[in-house]
Amino acid sequence: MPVMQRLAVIHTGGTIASRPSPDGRGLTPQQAPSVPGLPGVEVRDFQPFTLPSPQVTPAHMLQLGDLIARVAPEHDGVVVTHGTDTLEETAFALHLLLDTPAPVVLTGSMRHAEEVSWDGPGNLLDAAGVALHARSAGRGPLVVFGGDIFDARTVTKVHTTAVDAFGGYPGPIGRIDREGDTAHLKYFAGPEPRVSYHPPHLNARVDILYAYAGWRGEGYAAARAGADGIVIAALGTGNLPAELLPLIAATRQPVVIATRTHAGPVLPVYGYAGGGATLVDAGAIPASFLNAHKARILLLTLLGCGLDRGEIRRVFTQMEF
Ligand SMILES: NC(=O)C[C@H](N)C(=O)O
Repeated sequence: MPVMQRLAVIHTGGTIASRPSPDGRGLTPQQAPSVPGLPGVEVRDFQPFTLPSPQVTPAHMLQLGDLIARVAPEHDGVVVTHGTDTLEETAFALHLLLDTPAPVVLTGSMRHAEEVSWDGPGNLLDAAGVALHARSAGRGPLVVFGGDIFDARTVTKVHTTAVDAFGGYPGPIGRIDREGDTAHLKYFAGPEPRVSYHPPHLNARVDILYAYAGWRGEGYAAARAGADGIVIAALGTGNLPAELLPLIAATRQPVVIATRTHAGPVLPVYGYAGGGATLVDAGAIPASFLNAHKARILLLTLLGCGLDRGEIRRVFTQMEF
């Protein structure tokens, strides 16, 4: 008798679980999708919550991480279905939280089950194929969409409606394609050593501010007064208007500088007032390659672990994530 592989499928909602609501008021998550037939695979379903992903919070991410850590040892792979809007935040939170050897793969859909272009079954099948593949182990949680396999640190939603909704610099780390019943899976590089974190909570308040031409720091005072940390989606390599420099210098909480540009690192290059080098001299922490909302997830995690500003700076600058 061939040995059955065991797959856990954790449903959390999103368009992949949505249909038009009976009151005609638009799509709502209603029913978890079933995984298309997988010969030789025993599927166990879990449904910790059913939410549109704009309603998913860091507390849900922690809950999901705990559930995966519990079920992963009894399975060969784990698939998580999730709404696409905040999928990358959950994927990155799980990347930070989990050290399970079983592959964990997130997916979703852009079209719902009653549309002719329903992309749920294909994405689920691909995600299952990736999660059950030996070469997927040790890579941290992955995102599979449209056959592309993405690293949780770099994947981002790049289109509001297209079926190929995910991308992100420098692009997919692998690809799954089907030829009849055979899946072809290819990774373009090997796994790397990983660091994981075990925060007791993700309850800190971290605000994100978005920089623009002519910003004089509107909104900054409120963030400084109420937040445990601030992330700024800054300009280019991490620069800001000059007015922000004294505000950042006077802030005792960690201030992380990400970029609103869609690719590339934050680097302290410029020495004019508000240039990245002056912000770092004033105590700001460059976010490396993380976008602002992922930098926020990392900051929440590190604050939850009780790290101080110096330790937080080290994690971001040494890329211990
Ligand atoms: N395609 C989707 O899943 C979008 C949906 N608004 C969600 O994130 O829940």
